[in-house]
Amino acid sequence: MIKKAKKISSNKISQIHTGVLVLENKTIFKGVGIGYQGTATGEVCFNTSLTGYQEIISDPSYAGQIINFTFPHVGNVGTNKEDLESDKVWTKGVIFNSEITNPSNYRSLANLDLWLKKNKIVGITGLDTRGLTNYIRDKGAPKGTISFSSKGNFNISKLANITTKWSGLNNLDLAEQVTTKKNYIWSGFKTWKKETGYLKNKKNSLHVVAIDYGIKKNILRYFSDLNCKVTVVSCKTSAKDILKLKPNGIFLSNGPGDPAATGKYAIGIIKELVKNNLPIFGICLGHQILALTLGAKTKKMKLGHRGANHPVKNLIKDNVEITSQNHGFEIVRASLPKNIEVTHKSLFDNCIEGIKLKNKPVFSVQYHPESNPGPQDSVYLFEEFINNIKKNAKKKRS
Ligand SMILES: NC(=O)CC[C@H](N)C(=O)O
Repeated sequence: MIKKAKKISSNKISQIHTGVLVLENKTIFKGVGIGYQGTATGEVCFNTSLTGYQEIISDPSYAGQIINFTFPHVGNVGTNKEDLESDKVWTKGVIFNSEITNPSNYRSLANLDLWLKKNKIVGITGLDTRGLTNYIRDKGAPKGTISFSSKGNFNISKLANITTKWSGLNNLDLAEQVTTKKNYIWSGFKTWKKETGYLKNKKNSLHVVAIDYGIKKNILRYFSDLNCKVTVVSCKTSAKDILKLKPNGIFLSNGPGDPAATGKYAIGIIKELVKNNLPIFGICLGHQILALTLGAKTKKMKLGHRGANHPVKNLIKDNVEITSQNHGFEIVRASLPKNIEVTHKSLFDNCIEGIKLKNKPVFSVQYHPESNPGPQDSVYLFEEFINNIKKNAKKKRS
């Protein structure tokens, strides 16, 4: 039976409970603290992936969020260097059902608990993750504060206060916090190869400029594997400076926060790039900001989509892709201008999962074709972008 969350009856929690989550309406969930001892506030969301916790926690799109993992056993394969999706971990906190056991995997370098501590991430285990997921499903993703103290003394009113005072994700631009401070050229490759052998790493024949709103490394690895030189630029880099780099194509990355808030400066930059007829490809936050640039609107979803088995219908190919997802905002369908075609939709709730501009090589998807973690059904989108770049170059030459 699922335990119901309890309302606070007193300011004292049993000494055994060294971790606590306090939601905005003062509902509390108790557990055992792990990772970093401290307090962190964010939006509480849930992720249903069965694997890939290190990639999920290190995805910068989770800045400002506390992730409740619905899969009970997290930590079994430890942590390593290859599964990091960014150098700094931006996730506010993590919640697991079961205690973290000693890792058993040949790639493991450190226990997840130690890794969380090192990255200053507050966590809780032994919490009723199912009850919390049901709560979120019924009421929507709430604001919450997570706290770990080995003494187990929590001032609940204070934690509730911190929670209500936090602005929440609406209107919050987090991309400007997580973006690279310095532009750089990416030089890493992806480690696995497809049997077809299309990942060749021969030479950097094409130049992609990636606008970093919180980019995941696996996106960059895919571009390298497709023979692209990638220059990663900070999210406020002007269109003029981007054009000076002479890109063959522009990539708009994933990232945290409210797309409308980031759009305030991003729209002007992208408008200029669209005007210059450059092929553009956007993922997640990049997709939302592209839609805003083209005249559509975005809105906050009740729960969002976070997991690695989300079915998406490709409306052009008339097939279904199983996708990796992490978004809490979406495009408002009724706001789409006529020159945009919807290319993908969620089979869970019909939400728009992909768009393209009818008269230009510009497209984007709401989900994560680079996976990490998740299925690789949608990797073809990277090739479509490269094909657009090649076709565009040919057109310019002729
Ligand atoms: N993964 C992402 O890029 C997330 C985009 C945006 N922050 C959202 O939650 O919808």
